[in-house]
Amino acid sequence: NLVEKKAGIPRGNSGWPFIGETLDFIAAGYTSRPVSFMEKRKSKYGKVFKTNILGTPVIVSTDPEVNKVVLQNQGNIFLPAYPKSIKELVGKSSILQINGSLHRRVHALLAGFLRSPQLKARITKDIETSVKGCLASWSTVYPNTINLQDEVKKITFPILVKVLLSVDAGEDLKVLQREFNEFIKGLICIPVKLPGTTLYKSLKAKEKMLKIVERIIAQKRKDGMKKTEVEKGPPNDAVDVLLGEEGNPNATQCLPLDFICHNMIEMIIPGEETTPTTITLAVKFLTDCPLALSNLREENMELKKQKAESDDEYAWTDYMSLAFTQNVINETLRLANIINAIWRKTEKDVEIKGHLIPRGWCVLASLTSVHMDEKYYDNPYQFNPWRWEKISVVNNNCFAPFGGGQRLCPGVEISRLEISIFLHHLVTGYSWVAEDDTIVYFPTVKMKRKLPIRVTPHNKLDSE
Ligand code: HEM
Repeated sequence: NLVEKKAGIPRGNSGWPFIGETLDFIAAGYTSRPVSFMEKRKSKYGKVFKTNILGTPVIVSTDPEVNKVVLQNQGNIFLPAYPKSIKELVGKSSILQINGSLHRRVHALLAGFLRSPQLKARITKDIETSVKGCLASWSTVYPNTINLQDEVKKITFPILVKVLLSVDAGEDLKVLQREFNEFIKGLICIPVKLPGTTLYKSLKAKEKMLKIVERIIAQKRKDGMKKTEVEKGPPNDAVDVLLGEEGNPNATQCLPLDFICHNMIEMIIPGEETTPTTITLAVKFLTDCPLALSNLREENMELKKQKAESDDEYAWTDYMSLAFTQNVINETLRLANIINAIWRKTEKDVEIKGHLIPRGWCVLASLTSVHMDEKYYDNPYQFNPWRWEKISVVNNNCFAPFGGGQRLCPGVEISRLEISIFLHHLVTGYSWVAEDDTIVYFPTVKMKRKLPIRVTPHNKLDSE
């Protein structure tokens, strides 16, 4: 095609009319190598190719340098592109959809808070209490199994809601959790909003959550107004951070209350499934790699012993400074590919590395293709935490489980801390036996049977 050659649109195949290559794309998603869709085309057309999936023309990039440019998004050329049902549910003012200077401001406020050492120091105790409580309760169902993928959410969901809204255990937490489970059912569904449809029920669940969130935020605002800046102290949660703009003389405009309420619910979406799935897959990979488990246990036992001898409490930095543990987490994130790709849409013609991405087309920056490319990772399908002894995670275009650039995940540190604390208490206090299970990749990564495991405390093993 002459026009495309001149314009430099990457080579590729647009497939059948209407459905394009969607069926191939989905079929690959159901296999144990979802990346085979990309691999097949990459070997035929090169690292960047065109296709047509899910009703839209798409440029797929499996090239880490191209991905980096897309994610950095200088000049706000690439806008987030979500399926219609997600757009409907999260709304236009969500951090997931806003752009430009408002996005930069909100992202910076939230990321700054979520990455702050003060928050990590404070939340460490809550995570520890929650992890220890859950592990103890799982071991009491012995000899029966628990479904790890579901049970871990009992740790991560309350922590997430605490970080966002300072909600503690109680009725509000229960209702938020229940309604959120209903809400997310509509994220991937047929986008019809009639009574009885999934999307309709999902929007109703969001309304119920909104009522609670509005009440909590109104109360916090009222309490805050009674206090001086000094009395207020540092922010306790994400709401405080966004409300804080009210008293900030440098802020050009306060963020509307409605905006804050909606965003608190919408922030639960990327935070809720991702961390528990990573924890579940870490346990799965460790079950299948006894040598890694034994190294991990040894490193964590050493820390536990030190803490017992000195009678000191754990600091968040203790957990995060265990080198092998961090390597296990890196390797889990690389191999699990919880977020397999990032979708964007261009508003004008853009050229990257000689490839033209025409206005109105989608770009799919495939993270999985890079994570599973043997050019960057030897034996990419093997769980090998030791490989990270020689690879740096800083400024590494070939490792982007949390995305990058303007929309780099603001939860990156908090989720790493949660995973580290969980692994520490699991391997130093318990042993487990996991039943056979397999990873499924479509539409999202999870364990087919939710990873049933039987957990036994070490002291019980000692006395047997
Ligand atoms: C292992 C756990 C997690 C993984 C793998 C992960 C991954 C990602 C990725 C790849 C993105 C970029 C999306 C894009 O560029 O469009 C992202 C964005 C985001 N994540 Fe996470 N995430 C995790 C945990 C969390 C947690 C715990 C929170 C909440 C505290 C969170 C909140 C967010 C938000 C709000 C965004 C949107 C940022 C923006 O568009 O500016 N994530 N995450």
